Amino acid sequence: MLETLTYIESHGTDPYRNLALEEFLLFGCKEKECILYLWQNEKTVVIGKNQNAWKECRTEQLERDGGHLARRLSGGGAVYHDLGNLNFTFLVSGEYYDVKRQLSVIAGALEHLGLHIEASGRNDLLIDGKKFSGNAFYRHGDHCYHHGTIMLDVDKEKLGSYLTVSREKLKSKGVDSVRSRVANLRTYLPDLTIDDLKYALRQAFGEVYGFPVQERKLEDREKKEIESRAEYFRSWEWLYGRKIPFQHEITRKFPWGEVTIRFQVENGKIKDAAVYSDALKTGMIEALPNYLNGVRFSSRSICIELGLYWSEDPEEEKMLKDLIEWMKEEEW
Ligand SMILES: Nc1ncnc2c1ncn2[C@@H]1O[C@H](COP(=O)(O)OC(=O)CCCC[C@@H]2CCSS2)[C@@H](O)[C@H]1O
Repeated sequence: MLETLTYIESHGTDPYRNLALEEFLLFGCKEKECILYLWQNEKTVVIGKNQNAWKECRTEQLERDGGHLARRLSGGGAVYHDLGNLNFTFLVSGEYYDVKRQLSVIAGALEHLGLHIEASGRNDLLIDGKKFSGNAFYRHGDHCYHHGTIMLDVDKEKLGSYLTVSREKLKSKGVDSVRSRVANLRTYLPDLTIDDLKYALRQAFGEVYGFPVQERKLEDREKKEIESRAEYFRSWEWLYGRKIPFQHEITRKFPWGEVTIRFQVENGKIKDAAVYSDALKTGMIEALPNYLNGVRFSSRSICIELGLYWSEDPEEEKMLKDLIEWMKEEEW
């Protein structure tokens, strides 16, 4: 029998810290304890553990707008969070892990608020046939979690724009997201607030499991530990540098000829760049792969790298300038 029900909220909106807190709770969860953790992220795209960041998210645009890219431990697809979205996580040992029961907390809370929802065949929760919650799962030894989103009042335009990437020429291993029609709960209950939702979830948690819920607050010592883990979630290596090899091809016509570059990317860096061109001047084109190999796969990094080179030949110097301008227009 479970003995403890713990409720904890995050009071910050930094996605990396919130993911670190989630991991901290996972490993600290006792054998007969079930934790309900509620949290919100400011403007963030959260991709699954095995996803390709460039394929799933317009990372450049997101970062330019002051948003964040985050990668979680669980699998599945890419979702968008802002302060109109509430995340829940159930953390529990394998013995008491029960997705149906966990979902009945969400359904019960929303039922109390006057909303009827249903589970889809996949990992989504639907209202009126539209998705308002995406769920994902993680297990490490006997430590398990089940987490999901709840869209209350998410900016759907931004959601669509950050998650819509046209990369026909990006061939990648890794998991693809499954696009759905989404809905905000506020469409159905215009006065609903995040606080209402939190309250209802906490109540339903106690009701479904059948005993009182204890609220937990973090100690300063714990916050320090979480902060150091947050650095890992924030790191380039975790976000971009994971071993998901892929190939990306781009082409552009210039007055002096057409250029195609095929990048082979591994661990987030260009492992091999093949450059094809019908330009008459071939020197710089032939040298390009050497310039690019080993550089981080980011159009901005390539700009910086190309900016280091020059040519005595004015025509080649012009070609280099054009290539740099091209990279400035690319967004990856
Ligand atoms: N916030 C949010 N909530 C629900 N659905 C969303 C959201 N953002 C985008 N989407 C839709 O889901 C698909 C991707 O669906 P797909 O099924 O591919 O992925 C998921 O659902 C993953 C859920 C992860 C939940 C974690 C909980 C805490 S941290 S993130 C996307 O293309 C949109 O159509």
